[in-house]
Amino acid sequence: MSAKTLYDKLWESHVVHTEQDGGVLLYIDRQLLHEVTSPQAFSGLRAAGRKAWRMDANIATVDHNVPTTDRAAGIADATSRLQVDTLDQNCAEFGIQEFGMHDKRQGIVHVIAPEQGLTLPGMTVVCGDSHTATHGALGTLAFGIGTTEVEHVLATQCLWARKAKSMRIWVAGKLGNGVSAKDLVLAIIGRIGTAGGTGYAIEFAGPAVQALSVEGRMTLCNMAIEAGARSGMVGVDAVTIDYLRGRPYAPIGKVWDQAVAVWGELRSDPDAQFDAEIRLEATDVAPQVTWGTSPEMVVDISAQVPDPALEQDPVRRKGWSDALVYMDLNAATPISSIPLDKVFIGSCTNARIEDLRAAAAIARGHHKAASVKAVLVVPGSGLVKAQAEAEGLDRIFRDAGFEWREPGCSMCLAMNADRLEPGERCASTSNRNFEGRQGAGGRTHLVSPAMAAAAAIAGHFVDVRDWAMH
Ligand SMILES: CC(C)[C@H](C(=O)O)[C@@H](O)C(=O)O
Ligand code: SF4
Repeated sequence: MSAKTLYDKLWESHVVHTEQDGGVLLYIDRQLLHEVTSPQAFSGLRAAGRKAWRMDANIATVDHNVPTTDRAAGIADATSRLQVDTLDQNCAEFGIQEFGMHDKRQGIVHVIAPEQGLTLPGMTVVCGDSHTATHGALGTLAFGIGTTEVEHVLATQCLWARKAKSMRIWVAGKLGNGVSAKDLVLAIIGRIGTAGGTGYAIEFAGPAVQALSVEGRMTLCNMAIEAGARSGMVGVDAVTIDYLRGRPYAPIGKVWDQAVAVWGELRSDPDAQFDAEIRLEATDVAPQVTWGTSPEMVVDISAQVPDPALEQDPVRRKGWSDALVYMDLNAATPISSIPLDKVFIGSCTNARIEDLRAAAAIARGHHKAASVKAVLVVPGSGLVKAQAEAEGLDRIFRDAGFEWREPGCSMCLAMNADRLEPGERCASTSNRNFEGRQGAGGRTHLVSPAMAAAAAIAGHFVDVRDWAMH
């Protein structure tokens, strides 16, 4: 038997039917739904007189449009309210379980599914959302789909798909103190570019990846899409199993034991061949800060804003110059001198408990700079929020002048009331720094939670590895 990659194993175990042209009907074990990309899917089912084929394989929550302040007051914005109400009604009508706005298990869809044990190794996981790649951290094949496909999965629990090529990103060594999974994935994207993973399913592997917690692995896989790949994944090991034990929807008793035995096989065989291999040294990775309008426009904290004149490729040179204009930055400006107006600590990339702990460890005993207008801390779920409060992290943030909010996507993409005003500059732990992403005219710098907290306190970017001196 030939050696297989993790991707091969996950793919092959879900093939229902193969067409002559190579198109494959894949079985989908779990579909996650949120309010933005599901309304037309439900309307389509209704119009065709169809039901959801396997109700308990689907789970829904509201995240993009929910307010992060006073929820008892309801949703002020009419469009947001309609989207949230529509999901509630659709779930009630089609018999799908939903963690609604007032449920303590509500949160960002990619945070709550792993947290609940709804994402389990060996599954195929889909959602009408590009950051579905996150779930690959648990040894799943997870990818984002469009609304028509959401309807197809609701109706049949299957999906037409084509197998991608395989890429392994091997990270040797160990990340330094103060350097996180976020810095690693930004450094990877800086190296391979936002199209570097296009057409591939990426497996992250090597000692530095194995040393990460499951939450860190989720941060890595979350941003596989920003490297152009629809899925990212990490093989199952003892860390994965420990993370899942005792989660509400994880199996128990004898079934758990059987599952663990099967899950243990979910990693690439030692001699498996990949279509592309990339290798990085973890010790070379420094805290990262993006300076432009694409996640690949990223440098080390000790660097300067790059000079487009030094870029040979004319298309890239133009992209860099345009980005500098939008970001209102000059070439050769030291990254550490860039002042911030706002800071956002949240999103499906970095709003889990370990992210909040990392931010709190920096903020403890300090206060935000007077020049920073607002620092939003938005936990990824109601349970992350409760855990953070049990550990007193909310106190640390409030004492530092940070705002402690209710869970949701929030200022990651400004679909709710949390947004940047035109021209405002933000240090953000989210995953996209596109023009207008956090509000029209807003300027986004992507960083890790520790780097965001440090920037909030200093008023400009600082190297968290020097933080002990503060
Ligand atoms: C709203 C949704 C379709 C979108 C996505 O697919 O990623 C959003 O979550 C984002 O991060 O831009
Ligand atoms: S937190 Fe941001 S990236 Fe994640 S699902 Fe929400 S909007 Fe998309």
